[in-house]
Amino acid sequence: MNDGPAPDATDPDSQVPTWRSGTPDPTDGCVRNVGAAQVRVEEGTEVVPSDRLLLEWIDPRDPRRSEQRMIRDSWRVQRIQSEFVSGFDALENVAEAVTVFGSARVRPGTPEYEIARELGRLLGHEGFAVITGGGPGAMEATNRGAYEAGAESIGLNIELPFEQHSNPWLTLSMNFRYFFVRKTMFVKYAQAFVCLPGGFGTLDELFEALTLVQTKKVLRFPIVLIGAEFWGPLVDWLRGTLEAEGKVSPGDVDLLQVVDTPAEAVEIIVRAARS
Ligand SMILES: C/C(=C\CNc1ncnc2c1ncn2[C@@H]1O[C@H](COP(=O)(O)O)[C@@H](O)[C@H]1O)CO
Repeated sequence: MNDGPAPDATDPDSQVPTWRSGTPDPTDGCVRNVGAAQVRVEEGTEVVPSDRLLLEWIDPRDPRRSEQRMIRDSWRVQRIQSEFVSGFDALENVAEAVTVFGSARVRPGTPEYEIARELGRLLGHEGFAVITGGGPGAMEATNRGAYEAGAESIGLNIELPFEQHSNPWLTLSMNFRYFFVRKTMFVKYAQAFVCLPGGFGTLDELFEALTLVQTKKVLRFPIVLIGAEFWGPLVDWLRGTLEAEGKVSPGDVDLLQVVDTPAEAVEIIVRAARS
C-alpha cells in the first residue's frame, strides 16, 4: 500500500512547534502565531512561517520532493481558502473603517507612539473602526487610541518566524498565515488608509494601496501620510523622478496626501466619507 511520501525530518513542513509549559504571558517573547493559533515555544525557537513554505523553491528534478510539493500545495490551497472565509466571516459587520499602517518598532511613551494613539482616538471619536496589523509599535498605539475612544479596534496579525504577539488593545483579533490574504482584508474593509512613519512593511503596504487606487481597483480611497518631514523626501522623489521620467502619470503622486497631524488626517477622511 502506498501511504504517500514518508515524513522527512529535514522538511520544514513537517516541523511542529512544541508547547512550552508554564504560566502564559503573551509578551514574554516565546509566543509564535501559527495560523489562527498562538503557540508558546522554547525561547529562540524559529517557527517556519507558512508564507515561506508556500514560496519555497523545490527542485522539480527531485521526484520525491516534487511529489511532496504537489500534495502539500493542494492542501495549502484549502488552508488559504479557509483563511479567506474566516476573515470574511469575522469582518463582515465592520461598517466605516480606516486601516492604519506604521512601524512595529515605535516604543510606548515616545512622541511617535502618542501621535499614533491620538490618531486612533480621533478616528474612533468620528465613528470609524480602526484596522491595523495588530502588532506592537504604531499598530499598538493606534489600536490603543481607538480602544480608549470606545471604537472597534481590529488587529490583523501575521505569522512571523520570530517574537510575535498581538497587542492588548483589540476588540477583534485575527491571525493570518498568508500576507496576501491579510492584505485583502486591510483593503476590503476600509474606506481609507493612513500611513505613519515606518520601514519596509509600511512601505510595502503603502505602495500596494497606491497601486490599487492608481489602477482603480478601489475607488474614492484617501491615502494619507502623517509626518511631512518623514514622507516629504519620498514624495519629492516620486514626483521628481518617477513622474518626471514618465514612470507614473501626472496626478498619480497626488493620490498621496501628506499632513503633519492626526487631526488633519482625520479631517481628510471625514470629508471624503461625507462626499
Ligand atoms: C519587528 C517587531 C515586531 C513584528 N510584528 C509585527 N506584527 C504585526 N504586523 C507587523 C509586524 N511587523 C511588521 N508588520 C506589518 O508591517 C507594518 C510595519 O512594518 P515596518 O517594517 O515596521 O514598517 C505594519 O503596518 C504591519 O502590518 C518588533 O518587535
